[in-house]
Amino acid sequence: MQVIEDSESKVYGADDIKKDLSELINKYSRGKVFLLMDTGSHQHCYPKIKEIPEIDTNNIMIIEQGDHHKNIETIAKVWHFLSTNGADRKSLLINLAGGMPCDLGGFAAATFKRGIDFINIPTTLLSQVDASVGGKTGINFHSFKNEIGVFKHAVSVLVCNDFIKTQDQQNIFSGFAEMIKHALIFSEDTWNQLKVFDIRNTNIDALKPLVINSIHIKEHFVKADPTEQNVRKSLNFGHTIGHAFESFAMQNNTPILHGFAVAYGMIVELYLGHKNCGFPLSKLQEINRILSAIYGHFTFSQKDFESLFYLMTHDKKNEKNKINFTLLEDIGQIKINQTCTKEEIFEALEFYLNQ
Ligand SMILES: NC(=O)c1ccc[n+]([C@@H]2O[C@H](COP(=O)([O-])OP(=O)(O)OC[C@H]3O[C@@H](n4cnc5c(N)ncnc54)[C@H](O)[C@@H]3O)[C@@H](O)[C@H]2O)c1
Ligand SMILES: O=C(O)C(=O)C[C@@H](O)[C@H](O)[C@H](O)COP(=O)(O)O
Ligand SMILES: [Zn+2]
Repeated sequence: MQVIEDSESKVYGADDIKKDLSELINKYSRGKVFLLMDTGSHQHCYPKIKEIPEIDTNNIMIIEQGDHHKNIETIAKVWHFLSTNGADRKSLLINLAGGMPCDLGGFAAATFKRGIDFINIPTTLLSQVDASVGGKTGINFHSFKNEIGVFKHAVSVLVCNDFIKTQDQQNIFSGFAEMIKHALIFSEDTWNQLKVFDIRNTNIDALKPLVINSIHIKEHFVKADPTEQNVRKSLNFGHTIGHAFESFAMQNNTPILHGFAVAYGMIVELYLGHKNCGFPLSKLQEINRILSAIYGHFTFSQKDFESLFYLMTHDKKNEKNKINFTLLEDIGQIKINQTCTKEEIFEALEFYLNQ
């Protein structure tokens, strides 16, 4: 395996997933080893690491798939499983899954007996480029996204390109949205590379260098500001509106994938960037066209503006009752801590509706 990043978590690219995982377990385990998956990663990914001698099959836990299971009931089951299966402070939890179980499993590990080590093996594009690295762990609460959680880094992250070959197209698109976010906050060059990538006929092998570059961009911001006091807020571009859309859709029993919500959110926030920071209109139009072609259009109406605004009041960047945005004045030119009035937010939602 090769080192991709050597930061709070050591991030490796796998050559031989079974052998590399054995090596990592031997390196990091100081006691019992537990494995957490959801039903999807169990079906598609577990066969690739099955019968690894370091993992006792009695210590394997499988949770239901889907973001509506990223909640207090599921994490209570994980704590219970660890507790009744003799986990102690030296135990190691391995999350073999996408972002949902990595967030939830990371939070379970961070809180069980005040903290045990965990390794993330991200099996979705989204979790490889974003959720498995950076130390944000948590669960949703009362439909607010990641309302409860802590910063706690995985001791290690093992990225294996092969896993994402079994993902459906929608989930590939979802992960690609976070890659687009990384490109837009980082540089014109990265965006120019991504915007011509044919994500509809995905060649997973061709995607690999872009995935690695995306991890580097994420880590660039995490290293500079691990607990999101300042510049890490860049990684939250698109999320003030995006999380409101995601929660709104969940409340209405019409859930959307996280990356889709972020894609819609980025369009609205680019408009706010255009109005408040001078983000060029031509670039807004181009990005809007590209994103809308991949992600379609989020359905809501004017009568939902108040509900969406209320959801935004729970954004974690907010201070002093003001909704806090990360906006762009150009591609790669970030402006953090941009507060917008309710009227400005409603105007941006109106802009989106009129597309
Ligand atoms: N902590 C962070 O920094 C961070 C960053 C971005 C997103 N997130 C969170 O991550 C979550 C979204 O992550 P996600 O998109 O990976 O969703 P996910 O974990 O729900 O996975 C999506 C679907 O893919 C299935 N799956 C997993 N691996 C598979 C594979 N190899 N082949 C086929 N199917 C597979 C899962 O069972 C699930 O049904 C959200 O909860 C979001 O809030 C966290
Ligand atoms: O790593 C970060 O920082 C991010 O904001 C990455 C986001 O893509 C991710 O969705 C994160 O979970 C959002 O965090 P939140 O603090 O807005 O819940
Ligand atoms: Zn995100």
